[in-house]
Amino acid sequence: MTDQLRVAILGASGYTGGELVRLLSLHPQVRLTALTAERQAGKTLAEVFPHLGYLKLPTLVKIDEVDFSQVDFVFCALPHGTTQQVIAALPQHVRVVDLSADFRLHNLATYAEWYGHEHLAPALQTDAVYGLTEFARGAVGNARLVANPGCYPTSAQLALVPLLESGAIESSDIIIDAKSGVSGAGRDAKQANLFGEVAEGIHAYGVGAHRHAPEIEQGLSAAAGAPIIVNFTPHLMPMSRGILSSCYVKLANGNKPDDLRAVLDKRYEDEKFVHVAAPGVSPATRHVRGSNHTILGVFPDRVPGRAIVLSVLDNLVKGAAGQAVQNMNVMFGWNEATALEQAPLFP
Ligand SMILES: NC(=O)C1=CN([C@@H]2O[C@H](COP(=O)(O)OP(=O)(O)OC[C@H]3O[C@@H](n4cnc5c(N)ncnc54)[C@H](OP(=O)(O)O)[C@@H]3O)[C@@H](O)[C@H]2O)C=CC1
Ligand SMILES: CC(=O)N[C@@H](CCC(=O)OP(=O)(O)O)C(=O)O
Repeated sequence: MTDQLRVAILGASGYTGGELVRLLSLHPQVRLTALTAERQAGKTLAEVFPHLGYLKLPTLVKIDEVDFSQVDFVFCALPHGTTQQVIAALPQHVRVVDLSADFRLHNLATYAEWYGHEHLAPALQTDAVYGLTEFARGAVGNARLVANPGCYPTSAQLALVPLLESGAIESSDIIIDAKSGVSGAGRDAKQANLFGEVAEGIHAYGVGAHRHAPEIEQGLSAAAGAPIIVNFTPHLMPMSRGILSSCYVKLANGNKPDDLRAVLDKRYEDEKFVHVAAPGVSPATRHVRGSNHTILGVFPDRVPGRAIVLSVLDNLVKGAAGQAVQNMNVMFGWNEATALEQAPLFP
């Protein structure tokens, strides 16, 4: 079909790239015309992802082998830090969703502080739209470059942004205790991700100093209308997929935990991918596995005046590739759920 969008995935041999291929294989308006890799360039998709080997798709090539004059749209799923110059070199007609952290932080000084170098494409950064889809549809629809949010920031912001916008919680007292599966660290071989280092245990990392803290604070500060600093601690779990964020909050203005539930229920009542669990039901990562859904839960804390808001998503889907496809659908005015209708895989 000639009216399909010609789409390239940069970094198609990685976890989020593979997940993009899986989702987009069911997208009627998309034709995957280029897939790139670095070390694995020259291999077929069947060699790098046997579960996708039944798809008849192009062999993986290096980025400089792609003819971008024949490409309409790019998903960029490269490691953060490698992306800015690649996107800056793309022809203007190509629209982009970038899954890395390279264009997420609006403040260039904050970017340099957390990522250890000056931004390499500051003009593009100014134009990039932060694509937390449920809160940015208008801007995403008009964007040339969408910065897809990080997995932890998506989870935390979907839980907390409506509560801050409505003034239901105090902005000065937010603790986000988050757990992730190991696919969040990518497919690259690293000692920290070996079975022997991850199985049968759990550990915190980036304690008090994780680069997703400023990204979360950027979104929450905008929601509150004032600067916010959060206590954010990520943990690595012995599972392949999923994020659970347990958010400890202080109620404001005499609100009760049920009032928080009412705010979230109202905010997400028309949303296809964000849901509030029934009272007393604790959302689990296995309730969203393989799907683009996020489930929130609200519980009273035993400490008076406080509540616990839980948020689960699949880091590779709503936390990365799924939200990226959702953003592409918004950019082209298509049904936002196209190629994202899969129900969660349970158990
Ligand atoms: N994993 C997750 O849950 C999430 C990831 N992200 C972000 O998405 C991006 C991709 O993540 P993920 O898929 O996990 O990463 P992976 O490490 O699994 O994959 C990285 C991909 O980039 C390619 N690549 C690596 N270095 C270069 C380079 N110098 N030039 C060109 N291509 C290169 C790799 O090719 P090859 O294998 O051939 O070397 C591979 O295809 C990252 O920025 C990540 O932070 C965002 C949200 C969640
Ligand atoms: C488990 C794990 O390692 N998770 C990654 C975050 C996921 C991710 O890739 O986020 P970015 O897109 O911002 O890079 C981490 O903590 O760095």
